[in-house]
Amino acid sequence: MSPAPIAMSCGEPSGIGPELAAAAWEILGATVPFAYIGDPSHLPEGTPIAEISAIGDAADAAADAVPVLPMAFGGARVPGAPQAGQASKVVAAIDRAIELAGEGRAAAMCTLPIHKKALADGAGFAFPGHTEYLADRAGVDRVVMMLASDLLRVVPATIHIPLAEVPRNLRTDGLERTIRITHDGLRRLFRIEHPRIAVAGLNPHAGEGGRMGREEIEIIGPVIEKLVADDIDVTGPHSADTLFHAAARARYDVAICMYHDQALVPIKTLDFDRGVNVTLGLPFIRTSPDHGTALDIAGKGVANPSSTVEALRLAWRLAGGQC
Ligand SMILES: NC(=O)C1=CN([C@@H]2O[C@H](COP(=O)(O)OP(=O)(O)OC[C@H]3O[C@@H](n4cnc5c(N)ncnc54)[C@H](O)[C@@H]3O)[C@@H](O)[C@H]2O)C=CC1
Ligand SMILES: NCC(=O)COP(=O)(O)O
Repeated sequence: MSPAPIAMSCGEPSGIGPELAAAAWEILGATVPFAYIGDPSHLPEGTPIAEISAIGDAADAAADAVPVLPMAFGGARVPGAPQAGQASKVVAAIDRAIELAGEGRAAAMCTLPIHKKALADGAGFAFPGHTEYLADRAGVDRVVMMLASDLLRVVPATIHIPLAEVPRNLRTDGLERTIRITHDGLRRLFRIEHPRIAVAGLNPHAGEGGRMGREEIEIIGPVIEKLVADDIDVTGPHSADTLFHAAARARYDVAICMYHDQALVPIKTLDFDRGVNVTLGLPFIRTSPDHGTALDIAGKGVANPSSTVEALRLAWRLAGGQC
């Protein structure tokens, strides 16, 4: 039996989200059914639309049109310019997707990108991203952000914090939990029986034995030792600069990195078009394209939908579907 359809939150309407939803439907049709949660008038002109009242109707509707669970935003889409009055609706669309995925009426949620500053300014949104918001809404105190493609999987152990705050946010208990959640997610969702986990150091040359920083000795190394004693296949701390070339990537299933850009630069450089953001540790499946709102190209019809298509496909497969 096929999974239920996927709930897709519209994200920032002034960004490329509406174009991506229409283009993803063109490519996937009913093979990976999803319902767009947002204002139907924001979808590109000429997009065939089927307004539905229950997500269960999306599977049939997707054969001929983009299924939409309509939400009135009270204004037009203005490409490139977030409208403060629409910010609370953007959050409401995420909430609707959480509700549907949380109740099992949707197989998963797939979020289109939000503009974090626009949501903070327009709706007082106090979270640095979906990842933290979803954890809060689901009542989970720690989740893991994983970026995945066929070439690489990466996890930043610290997520949306200033670089200067990374060292004091790296703690043994948090790092251990991040690695355990990743291990569990790869086993349960990705069906990798014995995940091989490589852990990067924080400092140049993984600290060079303490001469270039002590986090490897005091935090990262002890966590690895503890997990190895529990029979988890974890290696490191590895020098981050030599962790991402082809031969190194062949030795692990996921790289745990110490901060956002250490993880995201390699995957976006290698596979920007097919990278998918997956949140591990939630009671439901959540994926997203790996990029942001791209306000600079919104409305121009040039946005590449590949990452969104991959995000939908991955959500579908993780939910047990085939595509
Ligand atoms: N999951 C989410 O909701 C995410 C949201 N963001 C947010 O997006 C906003 C903009 O962030 P930026 O750092 O500028 O990153 P961005 O990914 O929006 O744009 C960076 C560059 O990549 C291009 N680009 C992005 N996606 C593209 C696509 N599908 N096709 C063709 N070109 C594409 C853009 O035109 C731009 O030149 C920020 O508010 C950020 O927080 C960023 C990443 C993820
Ligand atoms: N750069 C990745 C990113 O910002 C992911 O954000 P979110 O999925 O937490 O909204």
